[in-house]
Amino acid sequence: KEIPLKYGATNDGKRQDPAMQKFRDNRLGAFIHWGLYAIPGGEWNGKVYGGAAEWLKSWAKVPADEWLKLMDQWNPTKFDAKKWAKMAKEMGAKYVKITTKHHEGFCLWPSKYSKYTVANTPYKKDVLGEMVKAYNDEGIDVHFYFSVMDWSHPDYRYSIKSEEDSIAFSRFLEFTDNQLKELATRYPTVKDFWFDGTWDASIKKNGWWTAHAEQMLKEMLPGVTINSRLRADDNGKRHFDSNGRLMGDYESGYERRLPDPVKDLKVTQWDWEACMTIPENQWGYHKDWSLSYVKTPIEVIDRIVHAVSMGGNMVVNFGPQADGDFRPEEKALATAIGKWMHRYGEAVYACDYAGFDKQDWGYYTRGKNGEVYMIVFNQPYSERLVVKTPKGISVEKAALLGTGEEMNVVETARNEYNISIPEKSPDEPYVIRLKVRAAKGTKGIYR
Ligand SMILES: C[C@@H]1N[C@@H](c2cn(-c3ccccc3)nn2)[C@H](O)[C@@H]1O
Repeated sequence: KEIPLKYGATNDGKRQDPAMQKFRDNRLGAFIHWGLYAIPGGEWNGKVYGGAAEWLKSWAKVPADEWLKLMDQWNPTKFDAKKWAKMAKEMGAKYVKITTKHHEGFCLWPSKYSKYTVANTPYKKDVLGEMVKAYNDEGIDVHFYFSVMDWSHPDYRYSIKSEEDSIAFSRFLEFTDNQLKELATRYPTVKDFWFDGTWDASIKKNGWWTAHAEQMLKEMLPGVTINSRLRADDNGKRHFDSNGRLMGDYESGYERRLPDPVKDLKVTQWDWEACMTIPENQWGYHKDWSLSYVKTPIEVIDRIVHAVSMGGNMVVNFGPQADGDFRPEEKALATAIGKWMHRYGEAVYACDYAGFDKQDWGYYTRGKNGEVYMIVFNQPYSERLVVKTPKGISVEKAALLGTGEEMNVVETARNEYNISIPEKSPDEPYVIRLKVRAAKGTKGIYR
């Protein structure tokens, strides 16, 4: 039985309008986490903290006014938005999500509603505006990350325990509305808002505001997408409302983790976007990456393909240095991902869940014209790639992307095939494109 809600989900099922199609077809994004936290890079008063560098203020228990003095050192002399855009283009990222304001409250744009902005630093310039223009000029969509929780603002509250709290938090929500309207007005080419810092009781108690913020942005920017993490319903339920319906336009709970390709197939019913760090848990720049495991390019590509194989997007994180340049490891990673995407992107961009059972050798994706891709990460000693097709689907042909080499397709049982591995084994994860046929009357396995 439906629970009546005033601030629950607005759309039922996946949005099918062109703006959402573009969001979905983009598939691969890059995150830019850049703020005052890049200056200390995880170290405070001579002590290096292993936790996430953008949370250093919290780990080192630094009072807001002391933390915000870092503004006097904000002077990214090596910042060159055109170079940043070239790097994203080379990586094959179709969109970039930029931290307009992280929990610390420092704004990368000259907001008139706060004094903690780039305008009041030695550098002065609107770095957000320069990034938006440079990425858009490269044909790359720009998405805005926005933290509702704001450690710089005296009216922020974690919970509402008094009338005073309530009055202060109302002022805070008005301040937040003003900043969101300012962002939408100054940068109207923005395609998405990815809200963070929305887990506190104060927000859960104000589900109405989260619904209002989504509606306000959608009225100002037709087509804009909004992540589920913004949203709390009438009862404080987050992401999915009290009737189990996804709020916002895509689920945004997969942060540094991914749904299981066998047990979590429910996620194929809605749009979703995952995001990931290269070290175990560093979004902002940290000076010492030796403190945790740093993923290799293939481990990153595996996660990108894993997400797409289940109908999701993947956003790979970069944490620029305080000087406006990127660390060598991140430049090398962007290049390596780009090389692979240049060769095999056909199996990623505008692809979706294929509806085939997961196999050990890797992942399946499906293209818009019904072709099915096998992305092989694990070469079997049997030298045969097992394919089990859904009822009524048969495999006609198999060819290696790139060389076009035809693979042998041997039917081994009903709806089961062995696909041969390439003559010369590529020394990287590779893609086989399958031509499949649906027997007459096969109900659409594709959603
Ligand atoms: C996208 C990522 N989300 C931010 C984050 C995650 N968390 C968090 C908070 C409580 C539990 C687990 C994770 N707090 N802040 C990180 O700082 C980064 O911006």
